Amino acid sequence: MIEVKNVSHAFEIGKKGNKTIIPVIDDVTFSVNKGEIVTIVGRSGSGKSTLLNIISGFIKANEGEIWIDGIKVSDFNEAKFADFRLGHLGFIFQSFQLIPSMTAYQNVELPLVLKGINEKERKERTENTLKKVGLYEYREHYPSELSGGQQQRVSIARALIVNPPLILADEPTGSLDSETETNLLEFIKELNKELGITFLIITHDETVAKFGDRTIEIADGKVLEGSR
Ligand SMILES: Nc1ncnc2c1ncn2[C@@H]1O[C@H](COP(=O)(O)OP(=O)(O)OP(=O)(O)O)[C@@H](O)[C@H]1O
Repeated sequence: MIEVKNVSHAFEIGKKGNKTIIPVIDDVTFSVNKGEIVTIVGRSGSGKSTLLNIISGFIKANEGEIWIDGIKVSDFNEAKFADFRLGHLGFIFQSFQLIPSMTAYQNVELPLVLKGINEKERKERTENTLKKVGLYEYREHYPSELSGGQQQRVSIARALIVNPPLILADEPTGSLDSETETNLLEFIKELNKELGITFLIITHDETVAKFGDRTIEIADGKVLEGSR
């Protein structure tokens, strides 16, 4: 499902004449199979978010290749990657990243609006997806009128609505209490089993790391031997 091949990346900071190069990802190679739940762990600053941003095309790596679902995406330009994301990738973030001025319904519907899908189909799919995450009754609520766990479910619904084969998550339970975290992890497992969605999840949390099928450990931008 995902193949990361010899990916390296360094950020350049500072102005002309006084530039500093910060190497962040160093020759990383690993793969994630279809239907797996894989977690990425590592200390703060080890390069986890950068790696996820490279896989999802928000950062173009200096070196290496990324393949998703048999497609070499590392050659895509920005527009092509944006289009690819709308059809193939769902995202879940620690801070939910919902639009505060939109209701739960509108937040979930948004990817379909961006894809140019007609209103009748949008309504049917948005309502079904809200039902799937158990939030149909809350569809007219704004994010500020929902609990953390409910907001995370809205963000999962927004990720699910394009039927992505792969969901990428950056600390998805980081803002949730332990009971809500357990419920969310069970829900992720259900989606994985029932819909066959592959998950790649960054986490600091041992419970989340243990819940995955496999863990990839990153230290100083490298994958630790034996964790592939
Ligand atoms: N846009 C950027 N420009 C310059 N340096 C950056 C940029 N983004 C990240 N870095 C640096 O890259 C390193 C890795 O950051 P990254 O966010 O990938 O780590 P992380 O493992 O996800 O950390 P955390 O667990 O704290 O979120 C850090 O030293 C960070 O300062």
